[in-house]
Amino acid sequence: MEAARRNERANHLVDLLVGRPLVLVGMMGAGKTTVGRRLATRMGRHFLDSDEEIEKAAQMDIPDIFSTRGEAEFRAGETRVIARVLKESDVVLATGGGAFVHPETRALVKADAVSVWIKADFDLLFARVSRRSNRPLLKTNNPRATLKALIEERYPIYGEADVTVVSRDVPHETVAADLIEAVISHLEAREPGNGG
Ligand SMILES: Nc1ncnc2c1ncn2[C@@H]1O[C@H](COP(=O)(O)OP(=O)(O)O)[C@@H](O)[C@H]1O
Ligand SMILES: O=C(O)C1=C[C@@H](OP(=O)(O)O)[C@@H](O)[C@H](O)C1
Ligand SMILES: [Mg+2]
Repeated sequence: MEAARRNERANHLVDLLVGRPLVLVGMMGAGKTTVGRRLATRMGRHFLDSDEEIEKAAQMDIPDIFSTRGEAEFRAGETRVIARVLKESDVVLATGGGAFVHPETRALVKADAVSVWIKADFDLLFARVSRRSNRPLLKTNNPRATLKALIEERYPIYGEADVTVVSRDVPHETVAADLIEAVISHLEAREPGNGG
């Protein structure tokens, strides 16, 4: 898609959102952080990543938070950070993979934002998360089995997001463009008076 048309579509999406946050959910490695940043630039919105916000608040990286404070405390921090970010309009928020699975956090997102599941299959996710060792939940004897189990548990919950976009093995730009079109279609179908 040429640049002018791309900007026009991104601006149309911004209009349809009328200030509501756009929130990305899905498994680790799906591309929430990478695609979210790009999307925010295209939309002229502020980009926030819940993991980054938690790291700033705790002054520790994610593996250290998990090892010194435990997952329960991490999840509580995640809910707090996301509640705060959702008060802002005009943001794109990339969540950590477990955020939307947490019922309280999911309820906040469902109430205040338009949510998008970036869906990717096992092979794609495993290839991506294997490149880095910054995901404490996969530090098990059998990370493949752990990732499989997490997918089984979480896919049905991610399916509660407003929109689903499949991340294929294509450049971030293409995923961002697919996402913009999918959210536009969703909003135009639900709110046809809004310029659709
Ligand atoms: N569309 C894509 N094509 C190629 N690599 C990607 C794509 N999306 C994400 N990645 C890579 O996969 C890894 C995980 O992406 P990230 O954005 O951190 O995912 P998440 O935030 O969902 O865990 C990163 O190294 C990123 O560069
Ligand atoms: O899936 C999860 O429970 C987690 C995903 C990570 O974020 P990404 O999805 O951005 O990798 C991070 O929040 C933490 O390691 C826990
Ligand atoms: Mg991320």
